[in-house]
Amino acid sequence: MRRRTTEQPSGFWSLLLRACALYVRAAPVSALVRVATTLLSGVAPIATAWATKSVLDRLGRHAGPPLWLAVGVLATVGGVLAVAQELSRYSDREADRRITLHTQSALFTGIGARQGLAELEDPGHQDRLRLAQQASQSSPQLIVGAVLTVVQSALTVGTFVTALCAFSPRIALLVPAAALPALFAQIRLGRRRGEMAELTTPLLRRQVFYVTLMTDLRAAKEIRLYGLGGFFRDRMLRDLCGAQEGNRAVDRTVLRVDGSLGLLSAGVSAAALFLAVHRIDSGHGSVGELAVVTGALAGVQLSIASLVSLLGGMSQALMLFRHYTDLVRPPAAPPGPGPTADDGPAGEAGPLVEGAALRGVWFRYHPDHDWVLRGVDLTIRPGESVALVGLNGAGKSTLVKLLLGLYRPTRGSVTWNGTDLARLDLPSVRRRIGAVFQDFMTYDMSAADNIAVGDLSALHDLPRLRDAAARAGIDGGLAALPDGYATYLSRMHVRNPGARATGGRVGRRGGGPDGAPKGAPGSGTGVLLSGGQWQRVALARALLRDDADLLILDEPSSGLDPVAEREIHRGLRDHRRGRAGLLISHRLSTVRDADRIVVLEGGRIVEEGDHAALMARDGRYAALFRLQAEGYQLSDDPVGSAS
Ligand SMILES: Nc1ncnc2c1ncn2[C@@H]1O[C@H](COP(=O)(O)OP(=O)(O)OP(=O)(O)O)[C@@H](O)[C@H]1O
Repeated sequence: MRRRTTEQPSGFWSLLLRACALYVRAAPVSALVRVATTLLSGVAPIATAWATKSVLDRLGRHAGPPLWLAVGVLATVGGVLAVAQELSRYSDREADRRITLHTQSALFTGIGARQGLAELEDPGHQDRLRLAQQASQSSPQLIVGAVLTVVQSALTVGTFVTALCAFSPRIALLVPAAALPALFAQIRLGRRRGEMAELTTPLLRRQVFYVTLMTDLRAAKEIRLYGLGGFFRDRMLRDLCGAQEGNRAVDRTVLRVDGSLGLLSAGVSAAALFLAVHRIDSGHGSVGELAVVTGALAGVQLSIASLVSLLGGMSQALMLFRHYTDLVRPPAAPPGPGPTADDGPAGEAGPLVEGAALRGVWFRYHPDHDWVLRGVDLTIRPGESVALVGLNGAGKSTLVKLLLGLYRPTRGSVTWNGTDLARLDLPSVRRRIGAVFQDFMTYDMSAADNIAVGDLSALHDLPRLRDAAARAGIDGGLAALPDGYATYLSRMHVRNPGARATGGRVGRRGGGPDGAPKGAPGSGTGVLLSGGQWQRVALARALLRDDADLLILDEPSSGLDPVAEREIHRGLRDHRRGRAGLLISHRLSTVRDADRIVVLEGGRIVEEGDHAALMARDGRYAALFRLQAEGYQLSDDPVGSAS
């Protein structure tokens, strides 16, 4: 595996402070409990050792505090520690829950604030997302746990070393000294683990992709038809083995380092014990003091061992936490021309008056890729219907994505009423646009939810949902599903019987005219729609935005039967009236009514005009139109009559 150089965790203290602040903000009571139990656990070992020494000295008839006091201290320390441990365990679990909620909310707010698509297509960004997700679940707890363990260990070691100093300064120094190499080694190992997590993330991400693929309903048809199960399983195992190989190498280093350090510690403990026994044997101490020495050895070794392993974990957690903090930070402006943050705050997009336009737009997805758009100039004015046609790969969908501000042009600008999109608040632009993408989403949710995602203000407004569905020609079909609009459009999930789903208000088997529920609820199991039915649902989603200034339809009827297609396009013409429309279609019969037809070829606009003008011009459009029309002609029909 190629080793990628990883930056040293920058801003160690700032990350540490952010993790602690996050913990306290998310779970303040748990934080208090953890601090209190840490302090108690830090001083408990010396109290136990002192009480044991006192008991032994008393029993050996040496002077010392009364026996009842020493036994009382022993019992109290034991009781307090037992309660503190339970309390600490509970508060840790509560902190886990609260921190997870807090970080998931912050993480997905950060992810949602990113307006473009380019970042999501970057594999490095995908890896960061995965690591940030991982860090958000455990890093703050690990970091705070390590900080508190430092405090606890410092208390335990400090009090023991002070106590041992009175007995023998040599032994007092010997015991903690043995732990120092372990400390440094563990910090280095933790960093290595963090680096390995970064290195293996692409492999694990691919492994998860294969796992998802092999259990995906949509992929199942091809996997079974082409017998791909073994092929994907082998690829998944190959990536898993690759990731395991890296982790195995780190684990072997840990085994070597930890084993050697364990031996070193055992040797130092034996030497300290030997010295202590020798001193007492030669009359320089009491048997009770031996209890302090053995308690100190055990206490200090234990504290340092847990400190050492936690510091290793903290060093790894800090590296991963950096990815989390990067993602929750407001995103930087995406690359590309246009104004920067210094040009002032983004403005709200107003109603479309002048039009939406591409001005001299050149675009490629990556500097290493070929140009997809080469100097495109196109304006879509209010009330105007524009159709975009061209061969596969001509750049039609790319143009739509630029209009929506999903990518920034590499050169030139995309404007709304003459203002560069980069200077506008993108969500406010998008609220004014309804769109059906060629690769629209099918959500594993209820029929009602699947339409409502087009405008969440209609989530509980059944008449609006049904109206949009009716215009997309699917209202009757959805109302007739087992649970009406509440039916899940998926077989993967069943409706939560206790929950009142959005669609729960929707009538069953067509419901009443007002959409009120009728009869007993259905089984709660979902149904699958056909491709054409899904396309209508996606169309209903776009039509739900009935106040949209611009309606973009990228192949909205490719899966529809001819009757439905005709019906839908007639409905769309009515719906579009007064607003701007951009229609992309390979079926040229559906674009012939457009006010303007734009032909895109090799990323350039090569022809523009209405159907009659383009046919008269007898260029690319006319050739494509005739070619398509020919397919519908009887052999003795004149082809030209199609125009
Ligand atoms: N996200 C992407 N990253 C890299 N290249 C892309 C991406 N999306 C599209 N392309 C490339 O851009 C070119 C134009 O694609 P686009 O989807 O815009 O074509 P189109 O005209 O809509 O084609 P079709 O008629 O097949 O839908 C293609 O060569 C395609 O490979």
